[in-house]
Amino acid sequence: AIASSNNHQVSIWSRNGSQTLAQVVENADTIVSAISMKGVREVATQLQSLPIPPKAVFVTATKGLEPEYTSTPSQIWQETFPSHPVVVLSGPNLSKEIQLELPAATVVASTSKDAAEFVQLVFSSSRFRVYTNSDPLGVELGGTLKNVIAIASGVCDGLQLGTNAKAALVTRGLTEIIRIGNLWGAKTETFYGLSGLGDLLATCNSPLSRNYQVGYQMACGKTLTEVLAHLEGTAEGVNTCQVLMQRAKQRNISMPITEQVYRLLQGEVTPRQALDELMLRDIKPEYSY
Ligand SMILES: NC(=O)C1=CN([C@@H]2O[C@H](COP(=O)(O)OP(=O)(O)OC[C@H]3O[C@@H](n4cnc5c(N)ncnc54)[C@H](OP(=O)(O)O)[C@@H]3O)[C@@H](O)[C@H]2O)C=CC1
Ligand SMILES: O=C(CO)COP(=O)(O)O
Repeated sequence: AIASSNNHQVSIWSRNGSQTLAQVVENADTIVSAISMKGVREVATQLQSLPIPPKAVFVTATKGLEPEYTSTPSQIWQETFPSHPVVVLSGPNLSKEIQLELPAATVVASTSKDAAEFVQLVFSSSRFRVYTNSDPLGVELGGTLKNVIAIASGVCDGLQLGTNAKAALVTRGLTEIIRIGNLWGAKTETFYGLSGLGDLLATCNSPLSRNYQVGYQMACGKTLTEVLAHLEGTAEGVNTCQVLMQRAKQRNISMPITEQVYRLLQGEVTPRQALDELMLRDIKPEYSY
């Protein structure tokens, strides 16, 4: 809607829609992917066989990680289209609020400054403030990894643990995100920006977040299967948590909150047991990264 009101001609494709993928990308200068993680590689591969305008910029809004290779969505797009610029769009952007035209800000990040500035113009409006950034990996990981902490925050609220507990959880969650994000190659300061801390705050504090809902409802006694059966849309954090644990183990990185979310999702611990495990860890200095 924002791109349309900025006088861009917008065509939308979905696998159940009437237009073909070839039709919508035929003359596109910008190709935006907002599909859930499980469909990214499949759609990128489908697009690879189509004639894409040589100057088209790819924009990815997906917040997830590929299970097998731990690739991020932008890495998949860049690998599939090496000669095209790829821009990551991510921030505290709960879609229901954007639809209501409530004010929001986001980040468009790319190694190509021109591409990021171009996409900034496409999506800027008086209700949607768009910042550019040159660390696409950091922006993408901020949006993706916070989903795991949002599940934990939902648990925290579902168990009615209070504001102090929530503040501790979100802050220590950010420490975990920075610890693994740095090792991945992302910059620390990116995680303190809108796409990191900003999105973490939005998602960890809103019942509109699907990831938060997963944790909240599990803390209220539902099983993961029961929650997912009634959830509108995708809670990417469920898959991301598994991929993240795998990567943290391979690299020997301590991610205690992520580990407890993982064990909870696997049915190995109850929300209360996960809390006890976190509180009874060895005491230590605040900074150890
Ligand atoms: N960048 C940002 O600021 C934000 C990003 N997100 C992220 O955007 C992504 C989508 O979120 P959301 O729209 O809420 O999720 P939904 O689950 O509601 O929608 C997912 C969409 O992806 C499509 N899709 C999935 N697999 C395939 C496939 N194999 N081929 C074609 N299409 C496919 C679905 O199509 P169909 O309808 O046919 O099933 C559906 O339209 C998530 O990764 C989410 O984390 C969310 C909010 C903000
Ligand atoms: O990423 C989001 C808001 O920025 C959306 O969060 P959920 O995917 O948890 O609904």
